[in-house]
Amino acid sequence: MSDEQASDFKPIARRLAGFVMPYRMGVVLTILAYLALAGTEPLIPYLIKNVFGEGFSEQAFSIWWVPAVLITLFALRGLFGFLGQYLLNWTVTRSVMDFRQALFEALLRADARVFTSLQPGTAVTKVVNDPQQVMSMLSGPMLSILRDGLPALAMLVYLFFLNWQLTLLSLVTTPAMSWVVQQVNKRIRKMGSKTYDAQLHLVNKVDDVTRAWRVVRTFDAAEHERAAFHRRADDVQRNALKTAAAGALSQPLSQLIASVGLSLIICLALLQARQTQTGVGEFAAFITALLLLTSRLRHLSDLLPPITNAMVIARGCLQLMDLPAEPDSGSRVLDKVHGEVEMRDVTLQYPEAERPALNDLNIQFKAGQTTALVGSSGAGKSSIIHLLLAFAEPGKGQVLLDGVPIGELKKANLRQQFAVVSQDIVLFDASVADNIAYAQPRDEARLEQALRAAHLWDFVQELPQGLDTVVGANGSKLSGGQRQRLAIARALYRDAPIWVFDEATSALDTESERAVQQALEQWQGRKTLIVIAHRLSTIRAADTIHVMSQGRVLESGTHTGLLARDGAYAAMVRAQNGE
Ligand SMILES: Nc1ncnc2c1ncn2[C@@H]1O[C@H](COP(=O)(O)OP(=O)(O)OP(=O)(O)O)[C@@H](O)[C@H]1O
Repeated sequence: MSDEQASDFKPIARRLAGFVMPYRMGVVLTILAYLALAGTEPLIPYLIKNVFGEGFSEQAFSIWWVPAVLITLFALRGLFGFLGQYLLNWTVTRSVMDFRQALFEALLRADARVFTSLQPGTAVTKVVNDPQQVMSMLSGPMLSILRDGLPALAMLVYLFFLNWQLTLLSLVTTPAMSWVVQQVNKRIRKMGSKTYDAQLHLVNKVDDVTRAWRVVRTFDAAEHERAAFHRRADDVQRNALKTAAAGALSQPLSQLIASVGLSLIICLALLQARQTQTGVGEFAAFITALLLLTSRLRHLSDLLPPITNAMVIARGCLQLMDLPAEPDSGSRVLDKVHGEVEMRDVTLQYPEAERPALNDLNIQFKAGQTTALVGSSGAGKSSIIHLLLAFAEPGKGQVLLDGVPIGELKKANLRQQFAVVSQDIVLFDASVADNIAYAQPRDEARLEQALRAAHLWDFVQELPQGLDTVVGANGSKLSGGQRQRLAIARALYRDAPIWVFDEATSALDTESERAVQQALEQWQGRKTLIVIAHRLSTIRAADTIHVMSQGRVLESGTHTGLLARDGAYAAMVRAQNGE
């Protein structure tokens, strides 16, 4: 391996070894099982020698010994072979499980900005498929080493024993061989890397088409998608072929070099034999052993391509594992929160954005009151919620909860204080009950209460399995309004002091609107309610309405106060009323 490659792969190998270490006993036992298996190998010719040697003589052992010994021998070999395979797989499957767990952990910890660029397909591939592939690709060569490497080593020792000078000489081709292996490996690494990236591209295409199947059908885009898929699949195929070609070159090239070495050795051995009058027997033994060693080495020269490929794939996994984690430096924990929220001179600029989404913003959400945020699209309303939940850090200014800067709080403690219904509703492919009581203990009475308040109780009663009916991928078995109300029920179930409702731009159905109104009324005066409204009718009764524009508060007041002011809010109301 070249220095560059070695320095690149060493840390990867070290980290992979970290996943195998807890199960090293499995590796040790696997090696012992294969050693035992190898140990039984000479017993076969030994037995045959005895059968032929004594079996025909008159004082021969009882005939029954033959099946007894042979069957026992093969039963033992079977047992060792089975144990070897089983123990190796035990080690591999356990290491894969830990590897996957660590990758999933990284996803759970990843910073919010990671998810703006990470495709779900890529994440699935790296967490689910790749660890298995990496470990399998590494365990294959390990088996070969045990099966071919051990006998090869024995043969090398025997060669030294026969003629150490010649054996040493036979190693002259080693540098040439290792140069070839290096070149081939470099190529495999490059092409393997390209194949891997192309494969992720392909996975993401499937991911897109599965998620957007309605759009694809509506736009009659099957041909368009088919062509795109074909292009990506073709890319994978070409790169995979190039990787395989590089791998396939490794054996013939090393053999060619070996043949040069071999002919050299034969000539030298012949010369030596002629000069020193060494016997034909010794010469033949040496050449046979050398040929046997070469044939064993042939198997071993195929070891590197899968290892190189495994390293390429593992690197992708480790990159995911090393994604920046969400910082959580706060240590304070608030027990009882009133729900007073304030932002002071807050500026937020998303990475790569040209201008700030929030600009020196000062805003207050009073405890126990309903505060509404209105304003044109892109004004920064959702960004406020983003900051409140600490999915982003303000570039400047402070966000306070009950007077405490939220940076001082543990993130879990901060987020516990919020129940959020966001614009884009996310449901799990789980039962209605599991979606509502998500990650919380299931309480039938609370479930009923939340479902009734969200105007879903009657609907759920009619479902085939009631509360246990599975809602499909992202709630695909429900209507848009039902999905929205399920999200509301989830927020209601979570008894948090601050309730955030980010209204979807699309109009709610009447049923959902009633559900929202009821939830707002139920909690008005008892919880801090933050409502981002697109339809101004939703928030008429709010204690304070903030009108936002370009990351700032333009005007604030009650519905009547703002109408009387006849500013931006009044203009919005007039526009919505079609005046
Ligand atoms: N992850 C992001 N990366 C870069 N820019 C972003 C990101 N999220 C939002 N923005 C930008 O920040 C600005 C404010 O967006 P925000 O979602 O807060 O607006 P909004 O008032 O909630 O809009 P809407 O009413 O359409 O939901 C917009 O210009 C938007 O393009």
